[in-house]
Amino acid sequence: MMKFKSPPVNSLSLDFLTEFSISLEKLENDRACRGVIITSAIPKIFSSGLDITEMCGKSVEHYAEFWRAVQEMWLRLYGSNMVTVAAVNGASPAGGCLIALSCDYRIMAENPKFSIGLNEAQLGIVAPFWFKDTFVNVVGQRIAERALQLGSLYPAPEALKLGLVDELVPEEKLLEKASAVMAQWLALPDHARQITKSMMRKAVLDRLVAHREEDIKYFINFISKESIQKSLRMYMEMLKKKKS
Ligand SMILES: CCCCCCCCCCCC/C=C/CC(=O)SCCNC(=O)CCNC(=O)[C@H](O)C(C)(C)COP(=O)(O)OP(=O)(O)OC[C@H]1O[C@@H](n2cnc3c(N)ncnc32)[C@H](O)[C@@H]1OP(=O)(O)O
Repeated sequence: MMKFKSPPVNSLSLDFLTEFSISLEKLENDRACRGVIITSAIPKIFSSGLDITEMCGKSVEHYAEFWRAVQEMWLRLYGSNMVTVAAVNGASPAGGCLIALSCDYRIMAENPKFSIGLNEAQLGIVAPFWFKDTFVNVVGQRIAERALQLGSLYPAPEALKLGLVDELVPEEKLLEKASAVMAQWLALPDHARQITKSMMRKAVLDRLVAHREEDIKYFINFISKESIQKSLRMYMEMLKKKKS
């Protein structure tokens, strides 16, 4: 089990992403480990997505390093040979949703206050093609098209209806259920499951691997635009104001 614990909201900073990727690599190389449940140790929050402060007012070199770390995390998680189960125990916007989408199975606490989705458009930014591909592979083209354009965040019951998560359970049963699902998936021979998983995901993974440097350039070019920086600053201010 991997429990995110980066207060206050498990935002995916460069350090967080680096540590996450290293942990995944270690587990991947551990023959005794066949599966991982991903959840959060922070009440009400699974992950608030990419750390916006990493994308605001930093150098081009920093943006490149940060984006490479985001790519690395996704390549490791989406391409993992292990069984991956997301036990989503709180809000899961944008990059948080990407992590859940990259797992093999998603169980969410049935609290309608918890929402999940790729809300990038609401921030005035664009979900990269591999976020989009991962989303389409889970919910299909039509739902993804609408959800991505509107940057929709769905409360848990709606997320279930759309197939964005596979099931809802009472919060106190979340980990028990995740363990039961893990046991069910691990009952199959690894090699057959792994080859099948790779067959289903390979095209999407290969697309980023083939265009990784180009994707970093796109990111830097996009995020460095003054209009985008302004949108992000306004969004951060809005988050802070919401509190007071
Ligand atoms: C030609 C084609 C070109 C295409 C090119 C494309 C190139 C790529 C483009 C770029 C893509 C970038 C992709 C980004 C994906 C992301 O993940 S962006 C992040 C999106 N995240 C969010 O929108 C979530 C925002 N946060 C919230 O909604 C809430 O904080 C919460 C629901 C998670 C929790 O709410 P609550 O418990 O009420 O806590 P808060 O008081 O709101 O927050 C506490 C504290 O944390 C700060 N914070 C929250 N989220 C983030 C974050 N993501 N990053 C950094 N900081 C965050 C918040 O400001 C508070 O700070 P203070 O205590 O006020 O200091």
